[in-house]
Amino acid sequence: MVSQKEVSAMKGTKVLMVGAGGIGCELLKTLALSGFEDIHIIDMDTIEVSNLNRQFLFRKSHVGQSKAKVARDAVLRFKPNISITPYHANVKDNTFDVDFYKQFNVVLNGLDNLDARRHVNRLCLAADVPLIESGTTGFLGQVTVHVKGKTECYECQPKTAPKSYPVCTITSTPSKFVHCIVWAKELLFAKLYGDKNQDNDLNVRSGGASGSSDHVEDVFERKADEDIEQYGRRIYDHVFGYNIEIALENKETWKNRTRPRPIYVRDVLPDQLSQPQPNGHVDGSECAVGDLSSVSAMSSLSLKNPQDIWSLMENTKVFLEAFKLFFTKRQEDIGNLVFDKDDQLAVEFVTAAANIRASSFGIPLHSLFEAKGIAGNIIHAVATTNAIIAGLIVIEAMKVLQNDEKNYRTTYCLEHPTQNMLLMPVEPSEPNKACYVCSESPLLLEINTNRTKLGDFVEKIVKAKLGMNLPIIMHGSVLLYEAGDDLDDDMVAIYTANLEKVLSQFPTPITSGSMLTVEDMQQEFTCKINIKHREEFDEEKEPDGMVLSGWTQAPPPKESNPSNGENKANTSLSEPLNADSDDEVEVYVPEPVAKKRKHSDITKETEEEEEDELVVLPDANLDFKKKKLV
Ligand SMILES: Nc1ncnc2c1ncn2[C@@H]1O[C@H](COP(=O)(O)OP(=O)(O)OP(=O)(O)O)[C@@H](O)[C@H]1O
Ligand SMILES: [Zn+2]
Repeated sequence: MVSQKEVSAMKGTKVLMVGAGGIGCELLKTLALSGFEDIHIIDMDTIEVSNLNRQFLFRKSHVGQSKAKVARDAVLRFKPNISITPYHANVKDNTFDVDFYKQFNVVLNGLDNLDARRHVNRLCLAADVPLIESGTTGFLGQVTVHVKGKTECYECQPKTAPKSYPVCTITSTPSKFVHCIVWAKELLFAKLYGDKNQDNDLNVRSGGASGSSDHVEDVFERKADEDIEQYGRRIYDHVFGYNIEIALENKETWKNRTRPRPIYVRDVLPDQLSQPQPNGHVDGSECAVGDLSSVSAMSSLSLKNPQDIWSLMENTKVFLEAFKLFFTKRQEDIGNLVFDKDDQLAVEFVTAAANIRASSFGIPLHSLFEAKGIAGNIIHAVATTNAIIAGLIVIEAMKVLQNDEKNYRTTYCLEHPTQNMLLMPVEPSEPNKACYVCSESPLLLEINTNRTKLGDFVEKIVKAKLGMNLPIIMHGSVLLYEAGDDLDDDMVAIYTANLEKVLSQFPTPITSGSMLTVEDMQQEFTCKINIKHREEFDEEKEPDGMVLSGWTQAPPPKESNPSNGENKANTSLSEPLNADSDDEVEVYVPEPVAKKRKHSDITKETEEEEEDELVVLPDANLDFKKKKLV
């Protein structure tokens, strides 16, 4: 029951919702039915078929239309007298500046990525508007309240790094199917269809070119006299045959491991089968432009069930057919492709390549459905969790609107009841005094100032780590760099030249003890970075060649104090989720915040392997964190 006080809190209130996906659809419906009358929604996406199973405001006929607009229309049909303003746009667009945020009483996030969440967090801090964050993954979910100066901000706790694997496991010694998937999508797929100039750990030398010649032939390049079929078979033989033979030469590696088996096309496909057998779509003539599902090796080969585990022969056929289709029907994409789990042909190729590699290494093969899940870091979504989380967001929004500070709660939705509770409310933490975002605490950057260019600092730290869009970089009162569309040509030339300069070679050198000020005008966010020169970095563990720190964890939060009055002080989650929902029956868990709570009786499943750094499952900022309650 909504009390009179709550009704008046909602009247005249202006709410901004960001994200109209799995959580967003539920949230918009709940807001409207709870009595909110002025709701603005930002979502940059259009509706996909895969959204329909849980984003219940959308129907098949809406596929391709703006999520924000269709969600608005759907809700207005059952709640016609309220105002819903949709924006089909990226929340990072310049139009959504601090003044835009200032018109709202509260902002509610139903997003699926760290980047957008950080951006909204900063704008809410700058505009001094409360933010309610949310996330779900399968049965797990959480809602957190961020009120400037009162509770921690979204960035008060460092986020854990995405799951990564050592390069050598991926390139040479896979032992699990996921290693084969990472190899297939990060190395092989990226090499064949992505940016040719990227660093790649695939062996690109062919047998003939491995001599002393300075010129290294890249076997992944198509030869002038080669047709697509020959090209595909040559790549197959190179990566599954020749490269494995080369790897086997290193006897040390295989002393305590099962030796992989080189696989060549001729061993798998009898001659008459080595040509694909077209069927239906193979000439691509009826493919709709831009429809990623219309070009499919599976349909060419009459493979229907994505749950089937293909034989080595079938995987080989899918590999060669998908390869051919990319080069005949998707030429315009080649050179720019990044693996996308919604790209049918990409999933088929990666599944087949991972399975052939798995076969070589004696690892069990998987179906396309399973491979897609692993490649896309997919955890199946539970629509009910989204509904519960949306309800909790509205409950917290009402408290925030009434300034009911002492009752703000971070609430976790659990997978198994603990002490008979599936919803676990705990008091929010206070702002972290070491937070570089809300407390403006300086960061420390260890960097080789005699080797690193300003441009590397901008890309790897300012943009990638600090999530700034339009940075300005100052050293004392000297302006070193500024991004923006409104700069005159002279300034652009100076800044471009500066990006190429090594830090210690600026007229006022940047070296140990220097402090840089980095500012993002759009986010109205400034941060200070103390520089410490360091000569060497571990290439495997510190691949950026720089280490950013000084952003430490906050002291343990207050004892948990569930709002239902029971004493649950000894029950809490060790790590909240900061989940991303995603796709079909899918939800992502990204970047959980590391947070320690007293008396934790939650055991976290230990990762099976201690693995240090490298090839990152990138789709990510996503991190599978399974939690088990005992
Ligand atoms: N920068 C952004 N600006 C605006 N909307 C965003 C931004 N980033 C993410 N979103 C929106 O947040 C929503 C998150 O919803 P959800 O997690 O259910 O994913 P989804 O995109 O609907 O599913 P899938 O990724 O599987 O297609 C999406 O609708 C997405 O468009
Ligand atoms: Zn903070």
